[in-house]
Amino acid sequence: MIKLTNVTKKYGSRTALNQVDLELDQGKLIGLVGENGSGKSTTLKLIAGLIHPTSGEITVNGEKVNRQIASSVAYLSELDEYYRFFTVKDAIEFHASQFADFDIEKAYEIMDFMKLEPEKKLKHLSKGNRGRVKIVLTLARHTPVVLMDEPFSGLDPMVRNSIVKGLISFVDLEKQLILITTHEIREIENILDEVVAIKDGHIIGHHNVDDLRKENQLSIVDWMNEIYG
Ligand SMILES: Nc1ncnc2c1ncn2[C@@H]1O[C@H](COP(=O)(O)OP(=O)(O)OP(=O)(O)O)[C@@H](O)[C@H]1O
Repeated sequence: MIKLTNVTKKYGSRTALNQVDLELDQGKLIGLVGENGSGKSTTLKLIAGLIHPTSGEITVNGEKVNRQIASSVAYLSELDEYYRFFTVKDAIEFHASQFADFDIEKAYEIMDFMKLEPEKKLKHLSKGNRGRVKIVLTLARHTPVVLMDEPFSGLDPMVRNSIVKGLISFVDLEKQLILITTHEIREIENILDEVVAIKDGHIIGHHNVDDLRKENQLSIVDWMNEIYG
């Protein structure tokens, strides 16, 4: 379980997150939505231990985020940060050498599903295909927490649907908590258990997606239209 207690994150004088309280349960697929600059990436980086809160506390499965906890979190960055001269295979092998929880067989399985060629250099891949490599490298890890920052950006709308379905088949929903930020909420609405909305560094809503549908007859998009106006 991920728990943020009264978390504030400032970058200089800019407050990116403001006194956020949030609890996310294991075994859930959760979407984090919000406008540009609302604090989504900051939230993921804090949970991943890449940046530290200005005040407040973040725990993963009851333990305060530190280097050891951070290593049990798989994080897909919104940036392209892999070594350009690596082939897809090199990137997989490099990750296998870095993370004890990396499942190399699963990585090749996801790579095939993503229709990636192992010998292609990353620098020769399109943005969408580099995005697929990031998904492979993230989902091949057996970690209790998986954080994905805009995993579908750059992906062709024609294949997005099948990749979203594939994502479900490659995560362990019994054990893993998956937190995804996305602007493509329509595409992932059907796979989400919960949705969290953030605005100007504040959490303005957190719902079970089935409850939204059953009790309020709202899709996530309808609900977002209501709360963001
Ligand atoms: N390293 C940084 N230094 C200074 N300000 C930052 C830094 N990173 C983020 N910010 C600011 O913090 C706020 C939240 O940014 P964040 O990247 O978390 O938003 P986001 O919701 O992920 O946005 P987007 O949808 O555009 O990716 C923004 O105002 C942003 O300009």
